[in-house]
Amino acid sequence: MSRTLKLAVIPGDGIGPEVIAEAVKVLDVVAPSADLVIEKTQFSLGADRYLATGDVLSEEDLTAIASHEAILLGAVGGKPGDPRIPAGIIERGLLLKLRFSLDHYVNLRPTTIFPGVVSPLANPGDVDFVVVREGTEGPYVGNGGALRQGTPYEIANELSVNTAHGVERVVRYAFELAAKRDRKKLTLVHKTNVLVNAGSLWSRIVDAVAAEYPQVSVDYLHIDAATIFFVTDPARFDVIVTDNLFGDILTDLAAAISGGIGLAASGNINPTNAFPSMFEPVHGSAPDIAGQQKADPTAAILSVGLLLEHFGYAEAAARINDAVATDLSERGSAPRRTSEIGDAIVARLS
Ligand SMILES: NC(=O)c1ccc[n+]([C@@H]2O[C@H](COP(=O)([O-])OP(=O)(O)OC[C@H]3O[C@@H](n4cnc5c(N)ncnc54)[C@H](O)[C@@H]3O)[C@@H](O)[C@H]2O)c1
Ligand SMILES: CC(C)[C@H](C(=O)O)[C@@H](O)C(=O)O
Ligand SMILES: [Mg+2]
Repeated sequence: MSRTLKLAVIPGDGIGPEVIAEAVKVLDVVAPSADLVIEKTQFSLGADRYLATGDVLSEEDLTAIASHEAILLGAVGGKPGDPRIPAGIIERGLLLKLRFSLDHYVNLRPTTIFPGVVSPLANPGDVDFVVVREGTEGPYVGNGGALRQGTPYEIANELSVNTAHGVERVVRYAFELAAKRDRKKLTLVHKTNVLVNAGSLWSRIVDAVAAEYPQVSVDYLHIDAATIFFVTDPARFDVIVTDNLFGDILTDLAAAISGGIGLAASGNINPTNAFPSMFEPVHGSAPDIAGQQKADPTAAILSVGLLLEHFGYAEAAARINDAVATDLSERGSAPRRTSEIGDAIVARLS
């Protein structure tokens, strides 16, 4: 019996619609072979919609999106510094609002170097790690404010919120993931030497949960040292668990060392399935190349793979991974249009 999956699609801004068009092509080819019917609803949201209507994300939009089983998002946000768009209005009011409202407490960001992909590192080694980035807390909560703004006496605050419940659930997810992987290694990345309150909470929870997973070896790195090892020895990592902001920064670095931001996929996961999880490339709307068919849709396509994996369609996800791997290994250096890459991957799947 075929299963129907209700998917909300948010192409978004800039290169978002370009890469999502390719990701949807791939999904449409793979889904039938998994006996899966994808019922898509498109939502027009993002900076372009804000500029046209002044709306960011209404309660009705949110309710309608939440009534789906999963979300596929391209990228949202305008050109950084565009004076017509108040700073953060799209990022906070739309993207983070979705992640927070839908309780996406795991932001899953895998990194591997596909065969044939050139890393800027001379000897990257066998890179295959997953960053489990906390998705609903940390300095992202919007608990801040400014006093005496615009004066020489201004004070600007952004409070980082770390709750025992929030940290424990993401740490547990990371241990569970590490236990299933070959190397069974978990690295906590934080800044416990300076952020002593949050750092202590994270460390104590990791230590406590570690006792339940004796098969997982546990390691700790300060965030600054972690960036060194991302460049000098990324193969040492297996599962990394970290807070929202450290995870944001580390995963752009992870993308850069593994062949570029155009290849980095992610899942904003609500592991309880109480809310739909959201799959999206790690990259943004790339206003510098938008509308030119220059964007690499691979990250969006691999995000569809993560979506299928989330619903237990491991074989379909593996087919996408294999088609991407073959495409990457045969890509060569000549630039290809966004749709050409999508078509080539679709052809390998057909
Ligand atoms: N998930 C999201 O929706 C998301 C993520 C990050 C940034 N943003 C937003 O996107 C806008 C632009 O942000 P930014 O410039 O800091 O980051 P960005 O990721 O959009 O771009 C950074 C650089 O990477 C390149 N790039 C990005 N995706 C690419 C792809 N698929 N193929 C080839 N090159 C690619 C861009 O051309 C640019 O040079 C901002 O409004 C930002 O807030 C949104
Ligand atoms: C656009 C921004 C809010 C977002 C983040 O910081 O999480 C992005 O950089 C990402 O990595 O998905
Ligand atoms: Mg980011």
